[in-house]
Amino acid sequence: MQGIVVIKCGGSTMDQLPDSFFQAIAGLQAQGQEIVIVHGGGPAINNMLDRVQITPQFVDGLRVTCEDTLRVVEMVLCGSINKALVKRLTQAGAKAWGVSGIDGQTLLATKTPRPLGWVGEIKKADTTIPKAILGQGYVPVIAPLSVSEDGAETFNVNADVAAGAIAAALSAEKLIMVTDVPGIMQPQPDGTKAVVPATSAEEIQEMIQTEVITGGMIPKVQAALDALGQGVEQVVICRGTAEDLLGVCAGQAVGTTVRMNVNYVQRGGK
Ligand SMILES: Nc1ncnc2c1ncn2[C@@H]1O[C@H](COP(=O)(O)OP(=O)(O)O)[C@@H](O)[C@H]1O
Ligand SMILES: CC(=O)N[C@@H](CCC(=O)OP(=O)(O)O)C(=O)O
Repeated sequence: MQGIVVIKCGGSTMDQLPDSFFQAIAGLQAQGQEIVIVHGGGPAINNMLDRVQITPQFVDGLRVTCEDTLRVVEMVLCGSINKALVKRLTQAGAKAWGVSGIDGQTLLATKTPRPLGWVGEIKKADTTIPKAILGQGYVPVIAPLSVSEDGAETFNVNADVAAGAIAAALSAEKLIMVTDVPGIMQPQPDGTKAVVPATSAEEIQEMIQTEVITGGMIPKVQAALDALGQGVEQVVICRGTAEDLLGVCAGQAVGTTVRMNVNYVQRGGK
């Protein structure tokens, strides 16, 4: 593989990520693969909000972010989670460098007009810092906080949206969205649920309308489609295991591959 691989680590699976997952990243890095990590941390934010007696509130998978919530989000994502990931990567033998979207205005945003409080809409992902970190031989580990153009305001951004914007700005070859489910799940006639191996924008719209896709999966699929629309070659939603990660990197059919349309065949026939 030649191009950059962006891995989005979801908060849903953060505590379950095995050492072998981080060792796989270290192995890829040792082979010269450029990797960028963007992380979430929704459940850890909820835990901390609970401790300070703020009730979490979400609209379409996005956190309604009052000023006190924003402080907690920044503390948990830039502080605890970002550093915990850097430490796990370091322990696994990778070189990792943690930053947030505020640093170097990597994620430049404006306040959303939606009634969500201090949530940002990304206007520009600046790749200067991620590229500089990659250039030094480190894995950039990016927390999804964003900043206003004048540098005065901080905004909360969904981590899937942040990962999609960064992958697009880096013209990444792959965006791998690691989560707590093996892909997009769909009910089957026998009442069980099965992973959808590949899906398109049209099918995704239908699955949102019929409430097959709900909650945190909504920003994930929307970010996946946005990234594809902006030139990212492949987006896969899969589990946080070494097996899935290495499988996707090797071009195997793992999890759900998101496509712009059903007839769209990605380069290399993947
Ligand atoms: N069709 C679907 N297939 C799989 N998961 C879905 C679907 N619709 C909603 N979800 C939910 O999306 C969750 C993953 O999103 P989220 O909790 O935001 O994870 P992360 O923290 O990894 O971004 C799953 O655990 C599941 O509860
Ligand atoms: C605006 C918004 O929703 N921000 C998210 C940022 C973290 C995130 O997205 O974490 P996951 O990847 O674990 O979902 C939040 O506050 O939870």
